[in-house]
Amino acid sequence: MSKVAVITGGAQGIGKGIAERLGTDGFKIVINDMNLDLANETVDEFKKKDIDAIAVKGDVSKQDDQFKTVSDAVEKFGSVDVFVNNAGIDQVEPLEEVTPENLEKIFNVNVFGTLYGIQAAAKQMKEQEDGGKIINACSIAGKTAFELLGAYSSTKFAVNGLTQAAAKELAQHKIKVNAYCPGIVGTSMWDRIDAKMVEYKNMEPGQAWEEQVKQIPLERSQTPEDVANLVSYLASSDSDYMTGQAINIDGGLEVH
Ligand SMILES: NC(=O)C1=CN([C@@H]2O[C@H](COP(=O)(O)OP(=O)(O)OC[C@H]3O[C@@H](n4cnc5c(N)ncnc54)[C@H](O)[C@@H]3O)[C@@H](O)[C@H]2O)C=CC1
Ligand SMILES: CC(=O)C(C)=O
Repeated sequence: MSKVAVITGGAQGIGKGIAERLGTDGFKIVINDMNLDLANETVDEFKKKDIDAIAVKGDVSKQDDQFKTVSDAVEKFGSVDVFVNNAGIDQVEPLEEVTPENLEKIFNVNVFGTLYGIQAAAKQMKEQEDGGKIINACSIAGKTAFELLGAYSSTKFAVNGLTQAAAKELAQHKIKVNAYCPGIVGTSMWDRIDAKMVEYKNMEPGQAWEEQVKQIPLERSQTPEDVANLVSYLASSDSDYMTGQAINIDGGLEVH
């Protein structure tokens, strides 16, 4: 029987790239997103490529929505073998300007959302003979903070911590928990980051993006497919002995 992968925030960007790659790898795909219309468009696109997929509307910052996404996946396809906590939001501002409301919003999605995803996936995977794999979206900003992305970076440091703790707590149930740490990926997230950063830095549109990209040793920006190549490995049996790791995939931007 085919394995089943849930990808949160899978309607576009990195999540869509991961969903398409796992679908091509043979997984049945459940795309969670707040934007149901876009998620349905993505599913229609996948169906033309013979990927068996469904869309589920859900806000990852709501614990009940995360549990419902898992129960919908089980009802449709019978299991959840891989759960990718991909959904995340950005905020660009100096730390001195971060309001309590903004801080609450970004932690609710990026940190609480990831924890609720871990909880929902773990409950289901503990009932499965072979456990499963939980894969979280961290970032190179979760290892070295970026200026003007301070609140965002701190959420990704927290995702790294959740990944390590969940790996230790869930190993006994054959559940592996790892994270991917992309660099500078060309998605709508970076369109928004660039638009705000150039305002703060008094630069031309596109310049914040270009300044980051020119620092990448492999001399090109990253695509969702680059990230999906790593996630495909983390979702496969080839990574069965790996847990608790947050792995950079960034063209060499951060070398530790
Ligand atoms: N783009 C980049 O350069 C990098 C992105 N990342 C991380 O990768 C992940 C995906 O990023 P992108 O594809 O660039 O973002 P994106 O903004 O292009 O796409 C995010 C998707 O998540 C959905 N979403 C947002 N909030 C949601 C919520 N509360 N519940 C359900 N769905 C929600 C959106 O509707 C959208 O479809 C994020 O966690 C991000 O922090 C990490 C490193 C670099
Ligand atoms: C958005 C993000 O995480 C980076 C590193 O660009």
